[in-house]
Amino acid sequence: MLSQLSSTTDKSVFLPIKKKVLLVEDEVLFAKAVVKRLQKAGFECEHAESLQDARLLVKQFEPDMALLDMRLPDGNGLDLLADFVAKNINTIVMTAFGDVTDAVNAIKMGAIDYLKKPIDLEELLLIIQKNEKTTDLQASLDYSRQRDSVVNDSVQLIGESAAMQSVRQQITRIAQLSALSDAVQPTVLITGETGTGKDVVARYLHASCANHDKPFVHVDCASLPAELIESELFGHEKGAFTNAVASRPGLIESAEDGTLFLDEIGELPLGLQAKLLNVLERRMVRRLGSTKERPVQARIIAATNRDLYQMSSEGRFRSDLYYRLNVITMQMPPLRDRGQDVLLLANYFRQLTEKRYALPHHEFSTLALMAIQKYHWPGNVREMRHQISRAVLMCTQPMISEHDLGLPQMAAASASVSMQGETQVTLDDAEKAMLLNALEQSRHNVSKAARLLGITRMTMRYRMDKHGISV
Ligand SMILES: Nc1ncnc2c1ncn2[C@@H]1O[C@H](COP(=O)(O)OP(=O)(O)OP(=O)(O)O)[C@@H](O)[C@H]1O
Repeated sequence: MLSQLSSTTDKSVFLPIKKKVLLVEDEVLFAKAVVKRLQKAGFECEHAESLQDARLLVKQFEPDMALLDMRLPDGNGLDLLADFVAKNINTIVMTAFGDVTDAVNAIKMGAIDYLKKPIDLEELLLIIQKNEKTTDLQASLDYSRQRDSVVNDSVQLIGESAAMQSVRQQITRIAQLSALSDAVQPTVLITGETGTGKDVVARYLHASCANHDKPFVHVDCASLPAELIESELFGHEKGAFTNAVASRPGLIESAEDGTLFLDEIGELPLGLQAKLLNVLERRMVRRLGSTKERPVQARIIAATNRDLYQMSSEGRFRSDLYYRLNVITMQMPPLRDRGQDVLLLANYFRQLTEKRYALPHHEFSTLALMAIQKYHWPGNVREMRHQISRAVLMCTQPMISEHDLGLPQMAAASASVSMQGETQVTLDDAEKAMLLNALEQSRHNVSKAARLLGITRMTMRYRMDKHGISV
């Protein structure tokens, strides 16, 4: 059975785009050298000799960054700075040697850095590249906020095994609670091996709850760089640190009264664990550099593939945070322990790939189905998704064989069966066993059993007749 709910699964890719730098400098020879060096390093660069030229160029060129000289023929560079900051152009000012006042004023107004003349071209390039990295990361974080907070796709939670039914029941109960009361929702901890579907369950839970139209903010604690994680989570006020040119809410605040999903929580540095615990206990958050506290209304879901209990006994995870997170726990079982769910999932991913690439319908051969059931799936559902998609894309026949699947141990097993010359007997027995098994699972409903095996009802009937099975 498919369970489908509205949420976000889109995973677009960021392509590197040439950054545009506007240089505002009246010393023409120096400007030429800077432009040449930046272009060589892969930037798009334009040069303006005066404030007036710069104002015109900003509109046409739309730079990401600016290098701004302070002393220009028609005025002071500071006159342009406010304009640049308002347009989100990251600006580095260039001041005359010893002119500290200009530099201080520029930083107060929102310049991200300053350089004293005479300027070394390589130092200039280093500063620009450092800034470029921060901007890219910021853009990707902004994108991630936007992506996660827009509910535009569907989450499917496939599986009928007892374990998956229990997960679904827990989700239904939490959703009921969320509809009953406005009180703070209990924290949910989702554990399980990598690829078992923790992210899917978090999104499914959000989509099931009364606040499903509110933001879903996904924070990957493992991929946020250490130097940014605190300000990303808690937000900051303007001037809280060197690059804090404007006030910014953190991810906790961005979740509003939706869901904050703290993925890979086991990777959160110990210092931040204490701060997060404080947020969970007091349900208040304070931006860096601020004295004001803001209430946290979001439901908090955390996920990990680590053993947090073990980590806390070794002092690598705060035990108080562990107990605080562990109010409701959902344990995602490994795929190899989910019985017939492997067949449901394999058919789901087959159909998904066929649909996505407008391919004709395929079926799995009996040996392929056996291979899917027998394989250990160390990478769990994620591995299955990739293997099945690859097999569907590469298979030019309507029948996907066990070889098309390319599962390591099955290739060896099927080869050994052929070597023994007993293929027919083994296959017949196996096929009959699978048919009986599927019929039992579906309480003798032929259509359901056919769906479980990923074959049509007609093929199911044909095979049942062949084996003399009747219901
Ligand atoms: N029950 C399921 N139904 C449908 N698709 C699933 C299911 N479980 C997992 N998937 C798919 O498998 C892939 C991996 O799932 P997901 O990212 O949720 O795993 P995870 O446990 O969060 O992994 P990790 O620990 O590496 O973050 C995704 O493409 C997801 O869509």
